[in-house]
Amino acid sequence: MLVSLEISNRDPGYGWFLSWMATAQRQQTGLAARWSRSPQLSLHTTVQQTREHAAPDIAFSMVAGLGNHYFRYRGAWFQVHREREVRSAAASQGPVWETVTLTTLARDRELFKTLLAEARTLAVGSLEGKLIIRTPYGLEWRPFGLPRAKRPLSSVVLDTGISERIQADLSSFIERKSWYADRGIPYRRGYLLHGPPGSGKSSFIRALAGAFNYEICVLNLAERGLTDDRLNVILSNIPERSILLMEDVDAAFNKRVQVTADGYQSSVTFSGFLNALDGVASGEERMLFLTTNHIERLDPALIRPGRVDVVEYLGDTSSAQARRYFEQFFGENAAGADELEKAVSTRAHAGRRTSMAALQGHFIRHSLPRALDPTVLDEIFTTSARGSDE
Ligand SMILES: Nc1ncnc2c1ncn2[C@@H]1O[C@H](COP(=O)(O)OP(=O)(O)OP(=O)(O)O)[C@@H](O)[C@H]1O
Repeated sequence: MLVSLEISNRDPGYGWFLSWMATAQRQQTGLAARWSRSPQLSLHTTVQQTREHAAPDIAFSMVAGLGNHYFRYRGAWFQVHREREVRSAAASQGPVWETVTLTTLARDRELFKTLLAEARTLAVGSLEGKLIIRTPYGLEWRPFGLPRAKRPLSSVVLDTGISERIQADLSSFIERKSWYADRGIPYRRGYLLHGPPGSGKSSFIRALAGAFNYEICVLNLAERGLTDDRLNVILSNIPERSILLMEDVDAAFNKRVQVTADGYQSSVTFSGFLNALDGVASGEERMLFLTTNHIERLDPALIRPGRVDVVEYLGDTSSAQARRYFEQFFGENAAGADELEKAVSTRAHAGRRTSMAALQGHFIRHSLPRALDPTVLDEIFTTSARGSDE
């Protein structure tokens, strides 16, 4: 008696299994030696961004191509049948439909679980220390770009207490799943980070997701082809352990209509979006992060409690922040932290401000002691009122 297990390419197990076979082949195990003699091979290229701004690491491997392959695993024989089908619905939504079917003797069926667990461990291990960002593709969320190296949370320096407050809130939310379920409260939490450009809103959310081992699903409502109906489906398809992120949300909603720079008007309506946000089946976890430079432009309906529960302001660089960032950049023992703290504080009292992004650029351009030279430092401070385009 034979048993078969079908895995479609919609299931994460599909990629895990093919990579597992490829890895076994690279390691020249007995298993690989056998299956890699199959006549049908296909190329699988993995690209990983291990360091920001550095060239990605690229690896090629041969994975099982379409057709039949055979291998022996823990004493049992397996047949692998990989096939591709272009279904009309799937084709219009993007990816082709593929399946691999594993077949073995009924008495060895338990090995399916062992094998897939091994494949999963391998896949998860290879993403250790990486952050995955996804965007909608058809009706699902696909990785966007390469897995990126995680940014340490401590490298994003926020004003005193902000980072700790958000981390504590998120931890307590994650731990209280059954508390929400017992009370029939939808298991959702919304966070809004607002403040001037370059204050670290995006960087902080990415670092936070990495620290909590979450992925990020970035939603852009102005995306072509996005309709209320499609939005409903993709918001109910958010992968587990993901944060839903919408950046510059004021641009998306201030007129309750989405218009891109080139005049394209999205068909997502404001009420459609709110319905999609609220409609996610209760019991399912949903963490929403919104960012904006202009909280005053947001519709109160969007940021009412239940949709947005935590609001934090990330402002211009405070003297305490400048000091901590200086110590992080030049080392705790570098002379000049007091001087910089005082310089930022004096300028702030005179109505002059700078962003953390500008301070980062300043520290990159100038080493010590030049970075502390008052004239050079003055270059990153401004007194201008914030423009409407911020
Ligand atoms: N608080 C911070 N700590 C450390 N680096 C920061 C901080 N804020 C900004 N930066 C640096 O400045 C750059 C821009 O930051 P980021 O995109 O996170 O700002 P933002 O607030 O999201 O801006 P915007 O509102 O324009 O989207 C990044 O390279 C980041 O490393």
